[in-house]
Amino acid sequence: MAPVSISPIKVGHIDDVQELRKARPTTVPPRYVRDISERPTTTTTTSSMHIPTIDLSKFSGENINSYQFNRELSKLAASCKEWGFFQVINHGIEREILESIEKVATEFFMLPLEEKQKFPMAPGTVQGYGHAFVFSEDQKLDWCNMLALAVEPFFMRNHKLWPTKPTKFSEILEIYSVNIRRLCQKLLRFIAMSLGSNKDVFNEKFGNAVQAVRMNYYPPCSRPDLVLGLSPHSDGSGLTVLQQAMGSSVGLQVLKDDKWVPIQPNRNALVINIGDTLEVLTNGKYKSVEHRAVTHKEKDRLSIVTFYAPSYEVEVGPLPEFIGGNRPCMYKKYNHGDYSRHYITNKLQGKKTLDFAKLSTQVDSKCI
Ligand SMILES: O=C(O)CCC(=O)C(=O)O
Ligand SMILES: [Fe+2]
Repeated sequence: MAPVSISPIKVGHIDDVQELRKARPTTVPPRYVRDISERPTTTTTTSSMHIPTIDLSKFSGENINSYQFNRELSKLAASCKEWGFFQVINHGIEREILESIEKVATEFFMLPLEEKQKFPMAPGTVQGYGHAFVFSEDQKLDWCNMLALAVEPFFMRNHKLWPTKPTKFSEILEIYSVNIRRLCQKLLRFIAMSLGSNKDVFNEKFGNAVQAVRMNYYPPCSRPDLVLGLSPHSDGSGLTVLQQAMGSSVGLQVLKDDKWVPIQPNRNALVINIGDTLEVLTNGKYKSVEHRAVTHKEKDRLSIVTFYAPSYEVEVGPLPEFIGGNRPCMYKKYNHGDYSRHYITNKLQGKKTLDFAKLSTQVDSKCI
């Protein structure tokens, strides 16, 4: 068979956003200036709504099946249906762990460029330091530098891209990821229960789950009205856990009823969102919702984002218990590894990532 040739992606020279900001603090190069319809100021933002807060202490063993327990479970169900986003408090991860990951991430981004470029993200890939999801020379760029790493399962790690400075980076990321994995497993149990399902249904489906972390650093921008920190997108994960570093500007916004709702950083909370995979598994009962990040004139911002997803061998499709009654099967079945590759190429082309799996007519035979 003839070898498949993949044409190299031509993205031109991409400036490092921190360096741009240092060299020309009052200008925004045209490649970052959004078309009018995409600008933060021409899209409607509202501060009168807030994502729901779920208190995980209400789910502790001694509360099981209590009034408090069931009330929090209903709140969780409503958050996943109506927002696709919520924040959790009393999540069980020690503050010291959250602070140490913020510290090493900040120290990494503050290193000289040559140091960070020792771990480069190649065009068309999503591991290492650089600009993810750049596919052409005329695409608008996000006002953001990223460090992205696959963390679990162990064989997916590309050790060459793990920073060696600060020296504790890998050790701290390791501890952080173990804690985030436990949190995701716990959340998937409560999410299953909130749907009236067996509590282990999602954890069993995910198998040896994939965990990838992305650290997003947004320098201040002299024209936050013209640029985006991160373009609107939904996540390809099952669940995403997002930590907004303390002292950061408000940047994350979630689309709700066609309005962008900002999410204030909260010292005691982690932001959780439903990814494309959980939308498919629940046959659309729970939603993977679009979100974006905006920038600030004077303040910088750091977010640490973990994507928790099924093992690449897993066949993903609506689970039979969510099909039927007045809910026909809404998505086709596919392999999660294929989907992850599809996600990257579709995001590279600026497309909605989940569209390929949506069935336009009811074809139950493709589901079961
Ligand atoms: O920085 C943020 O708050 C948004 C990050 C995000 O959505 C992502 O990395 O997928
Ligand atoms: Fe995201």
